[in-house]
Amino acid sequence: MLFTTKTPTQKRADLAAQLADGKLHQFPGAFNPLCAQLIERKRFDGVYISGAVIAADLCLPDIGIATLDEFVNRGRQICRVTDLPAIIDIDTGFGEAMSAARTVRLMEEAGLAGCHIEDQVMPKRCGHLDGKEIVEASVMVQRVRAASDAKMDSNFCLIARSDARAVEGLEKSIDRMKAYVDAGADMIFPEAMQSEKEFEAIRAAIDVPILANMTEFGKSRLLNKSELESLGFNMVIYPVTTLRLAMGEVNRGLDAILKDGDQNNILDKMQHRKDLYDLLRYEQYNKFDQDLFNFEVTDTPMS
Ligand SMILES: C[C@](O)(C(=O)O)[C@H](CC(=O)O)C(=O)O
Ligand SMILES: [Mg+2]
Repeated sequence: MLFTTKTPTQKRADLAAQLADGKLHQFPGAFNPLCAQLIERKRFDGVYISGAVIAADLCLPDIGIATLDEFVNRGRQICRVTDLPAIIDIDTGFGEAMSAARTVRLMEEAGLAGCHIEDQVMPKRCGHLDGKEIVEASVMVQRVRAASDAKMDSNFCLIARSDARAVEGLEKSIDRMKAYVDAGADMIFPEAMQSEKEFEAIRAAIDVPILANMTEFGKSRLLNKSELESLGFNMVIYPVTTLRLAMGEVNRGLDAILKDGDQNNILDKMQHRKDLYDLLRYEQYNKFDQDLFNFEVTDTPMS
């Protein structure tokens, strides 16, 4: 079938090259494989797979109750359809050190190019909400070391996320991030930074690539690509953006159907059938069966 053309090894090597080129790489969140395909068509650098979105998709809050299998499965489904490197959120690792190690193995097997693990306690919370609790730095160091040792591919990017800014302040959170790098983290994810100055301080203190989380309606101002690049960041994620966009439009569209009694006023808000088919590479499936794709765009409604 018309799946990815690159092996996970190639995708991880692509990610390693991106992280070494000194530029900022944009990884929008994909809420499903189809969305990942669109991200690739738009020529983004990579795909992000958000824990908050995996949970929300199952109609669950982001508090660590979606299962490891659900995460691995979503990761695998997305990696299967894109040549872009994909990185996935693994929350707190689905347990302590041993479980974190196993989670990394499973994500490598599923084709991911990297994952991020955080220093919150279980049950965790969204990093941009108040009242977070974190584990001792030594516990997180064990998680990171075990996760790093579990890597089969040295290009698999292990990202250590620290939620300590909100709990212990900037300085202590920087000490933690340094300890996580010493324990084997390949990249750092400073969660919920409150100003550009804080992003600057992190860049000055940390020698490995850094990720910026530009999630909407959170603690951080939404910085532009050029601002993040000049701050020296290597990757930016827009974790929940595509889901928020889609659900916003679904909400308005359902209201319109209730109000108008039909969809005629909302057709221009929809992805057209022809664009969906193009994204699915429908026509190319004709090489298996000449009668599969017989769709033509006409002005008259389809019967
Ligand atoms: C990045 C994040 O971990 C996610 O799961 O996408 C979330 C995003 C969000 O809830 O807006 C987080 O920042 O905790
Ligand atoms: Mg998350």
